[in-house]
Amino acid sequence: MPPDYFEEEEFETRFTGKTLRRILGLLAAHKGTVAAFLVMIAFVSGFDALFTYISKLAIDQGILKSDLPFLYRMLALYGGLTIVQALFVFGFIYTVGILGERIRYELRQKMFNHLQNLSLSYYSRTPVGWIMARVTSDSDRVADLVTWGLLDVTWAATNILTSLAFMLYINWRLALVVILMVPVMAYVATEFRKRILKEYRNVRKINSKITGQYNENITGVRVVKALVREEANAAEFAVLTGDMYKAAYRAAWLSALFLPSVQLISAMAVGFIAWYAGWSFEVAGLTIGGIQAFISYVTFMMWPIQDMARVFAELQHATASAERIFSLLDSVPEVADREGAYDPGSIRGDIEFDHVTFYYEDGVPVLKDFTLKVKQGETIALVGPTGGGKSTIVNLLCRFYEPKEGTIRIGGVDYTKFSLHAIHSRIGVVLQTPHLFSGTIRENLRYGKLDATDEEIERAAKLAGAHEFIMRLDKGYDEPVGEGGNNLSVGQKQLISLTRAILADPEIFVMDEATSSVDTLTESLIQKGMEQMMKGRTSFVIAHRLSTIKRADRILVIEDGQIVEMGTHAELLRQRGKYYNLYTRQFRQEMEEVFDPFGETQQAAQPAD
Ligand SMILES: Nc1ncnc2c1ncn2[C@@H]1O[C@H](COP(=O)(O)OP(=O)(O)OP(=O)(O)O)[C@@H](O)[C@H]1O
Repeated sequence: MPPDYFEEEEFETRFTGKTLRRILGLLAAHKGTVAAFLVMIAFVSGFDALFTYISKLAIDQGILKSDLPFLYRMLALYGGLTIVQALFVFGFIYTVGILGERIRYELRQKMFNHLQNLSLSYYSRTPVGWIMARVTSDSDRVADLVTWGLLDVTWAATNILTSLAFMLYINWRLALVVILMVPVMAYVATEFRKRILKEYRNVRKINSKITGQYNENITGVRVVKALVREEANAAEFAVLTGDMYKAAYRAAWLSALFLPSVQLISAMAVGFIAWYAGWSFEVAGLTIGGIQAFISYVTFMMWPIQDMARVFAELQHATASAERIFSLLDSVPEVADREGAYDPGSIRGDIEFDHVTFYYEDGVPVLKDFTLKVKQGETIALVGPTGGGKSTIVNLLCRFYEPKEGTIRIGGVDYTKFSLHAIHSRIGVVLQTPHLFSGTIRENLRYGKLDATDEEIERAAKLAGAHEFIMRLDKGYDEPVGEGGNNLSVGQKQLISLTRAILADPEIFVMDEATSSVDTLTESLIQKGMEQMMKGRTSFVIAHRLSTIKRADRILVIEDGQIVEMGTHAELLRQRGKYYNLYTRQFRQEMEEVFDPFGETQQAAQPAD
């Protein structure tokens, strides 16, 4: 789903002082830079007002009184200030550009570091798209607010204030009339901006739905055709594009109306000034230059007012973005080191689940009073129906989650006394569909041990049984794996992951066997690699293959978070209980052909008459 989708589904918050303070706090480390660009922008904007006043002086005292030296002095002053202003403009654009990038970088870095520390529970309840939108568009929006937004407001405020000051100086009565006009113009501009922004958000929202539908219909084109959904899909799509057209139409209509409206108000003000000035030219002595200056001030004041209105309209959305970023940064990892957590140097030893209860969601227990003792070096195979709790047992062992009740002990010590690093760095995990990162095979293998030499990597790959297939690839170890390892099969990914694990030389080994079909050659290679890994290590395998199950020291049948049967393959078959039923159904043929050529199990596997 495109990140925009989550973005646009988000709520909009009311602007709060607390969040604004926290947003401005992002600038705390850059006070000097902020002060520099604010001063520069204030000068640039002050100069604009000054230019108009210089023109007034040039007209009144230079042109009308034919004082050429004065006129030249004014022109020289104007020219000189223009150069200074150009330097300041360069300065603030450069400074703000750099500062914006810096804030964006810091926000993303903070979020990334924090995301690395968050527990799996955070990821299971937070959609990836939501997180991506925080890291991309939200950080952009907040960085823009504290740089360009702040700059626009400063520029506009200085511009309006200096213009008003000059107007008060030229003719205070007329200036007061203009002051009355400012809030009217500000109100109209803010209302327009808010509505335009809302319509454009609508357009984007519908657009992300359209992209989503395109995506689903293209990737699922076979299903669409098989179910003859073409017409129904086209009708749904037409509704969406219709909505999009209406929203875009409203946005275009409002945008078109905006500028002429503001211009009309400012023209009315100019008209009033011309009328009043014509009268006071004779009565109150307003000069021609003064009238021209007033008209310029009023006409140019339109832009800063508009700019301010835009920033204020965007402020609400930027605050909502910031709140979402802060909510991410404030989320506390559920699994974290306890005070005094230590590294025992090794986590070899017996493992014990002592009356462990666990749930992901309150009131939906997955493991209930689960007790299990595993001897150092034992191989445990976990089997059972889907959703029974096998992965949960393994997740708890790896301390990706912690028991809600009860204790898990490693070598007789409650494992929450150990640091997370001590545990994670000594457990090797091979997932069902291991994740590979874009890059070469070698880079992916090195992920298990960053300082591994090429020789070490090759030795580990040979032990894992991955070397042969890697050498068959065009570039061998330097073959790119594609995004997420797409260029490799699931079995090959498991071989890579096994090699990683062998390189890391863990003390406990955990594997979730691939369920999807793996060709016979790769399967036997995976078996070989697993054997290597299991040697002398306590191992837990969520087993889907008979060869693994038969080799395990103990098989645990897990159902509804309970161990319903436990024993060796032969013992469990003899019991003719759940395991017997599960595997006679699932593996009967395989059992007959591969593992029981003399027909003993076949007899045992025959349901009793
Ligand atoms: N992150 C999660 N959040 C909420 N519930 C979860 C989460 N992970 C698993 N569950 C639930 O916990 C129960 C046990 O799931 P678990 O993945 O441990 O079973 P499993 O035996 O490994 O299943 P499978 O063989 O399909 O992998 C299921 O009901 C599942 O829906």
